[in-house]
Amino acid sequence: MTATLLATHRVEKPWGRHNLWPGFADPAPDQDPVGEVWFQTPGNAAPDLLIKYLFTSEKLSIQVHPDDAQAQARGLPRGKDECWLILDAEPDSTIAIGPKAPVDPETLRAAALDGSIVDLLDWKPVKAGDFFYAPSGTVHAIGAGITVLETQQNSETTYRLYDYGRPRELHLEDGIAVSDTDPYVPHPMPGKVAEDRTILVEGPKFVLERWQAGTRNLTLPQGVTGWLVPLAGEGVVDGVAFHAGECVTLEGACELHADAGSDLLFAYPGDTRI
Ligand SMILES: O=P(O)(O)OC[C@H]1O[C@@H](O)[C@@H](O)[C@@H](O)[C@@H]1O
Repeated sequence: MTATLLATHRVEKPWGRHNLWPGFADPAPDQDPVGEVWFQTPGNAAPDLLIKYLFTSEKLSIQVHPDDAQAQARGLPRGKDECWLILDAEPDSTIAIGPKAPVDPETLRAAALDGSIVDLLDWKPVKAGDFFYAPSGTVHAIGAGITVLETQQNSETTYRLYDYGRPRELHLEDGIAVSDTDPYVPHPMPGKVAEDRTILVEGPKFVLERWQAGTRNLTLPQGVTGWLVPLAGEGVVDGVAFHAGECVTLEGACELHADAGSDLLFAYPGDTRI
C-alpha cells in the first residue's frame, strides 16, 4: 500500500483567473492569471492519467486532441480523452462540444480560418454538477466563468483550430486531420451502481468513480495507480491526511476514511471498474 500526496503545478493562461477556488492561493494582481493547476506524481515516470483544475475567465481555444493511434503515429506516447466535472459556472457559461450538424473537413478548415467555426459548434449551457466526456477527436472549447475538475489521459498534445485572435500557435492541419466531423454523442455513464458508489466513466481509457463519506477498503491490482481527488471534505487514507483541493495517488491495498460531507472522485486507468 502506498498513498502519496501530490505536489501542484500552476499554469498561467491568457484565459485564467486571479480569483481561483477555495484551497488554491490566488495569484497576485500584477501576476498573470492562472488557468490550470496540475497534480504531479513524483519522479520521472509519466503516469497514464493527469488530474487538473481549470479556472476560466475567457473562452479557451477551439481545439481537438489526437487519439492513441494518431498520437503514436506522430511519435507521442498517447492520445487525450478527457472529461470535465463542472464545479462552478456563471449563469451564462457554456461549453462547445462537437459540431451542431455533420460537417466536412474542408468546411471545418475554412470555418477555423475565418472564425465562423464558433457558430458551427454546439454550445451547451453548463451548471455546477454537469459532466462531459470528450473522446479524442471531439472538437471542443470550454467557455468563460467556469471551474472544472478535469480527468484526462496524460498528454499535452492540443491542436488549436481557432483562438479568437490571441497570439498563440494554431495547429490547423494536424487538428483537422484528427477532428471528428459528426455531432457529439454523449458517452455512456453507468451512474449509481451502489448506495455509496457512482461510476461516471467506465472506459475506454480510464474509470472515474464518485464517492461520499465513509470507510472503504480498496485493493488496486498490481501496477495500477489510482488518483483520489477530494472535491469537498477531508479524511485519511493509509495514514495520509487529505483535504478538498488536494490529490493523493494510491497503490495496492488501502483503507480510506472520508469525513461527513466529503465528495470524492477516484480515477484509474483501464476500461472496467475494479
Ligand atoms: O489551448 P488552450 O486554450 O490553452 O487550452 C488548453 C486546455 O484545454 C482544455 O480543454 C483541456 O484540454 C486542458 O487540459 C488543456 O490544457
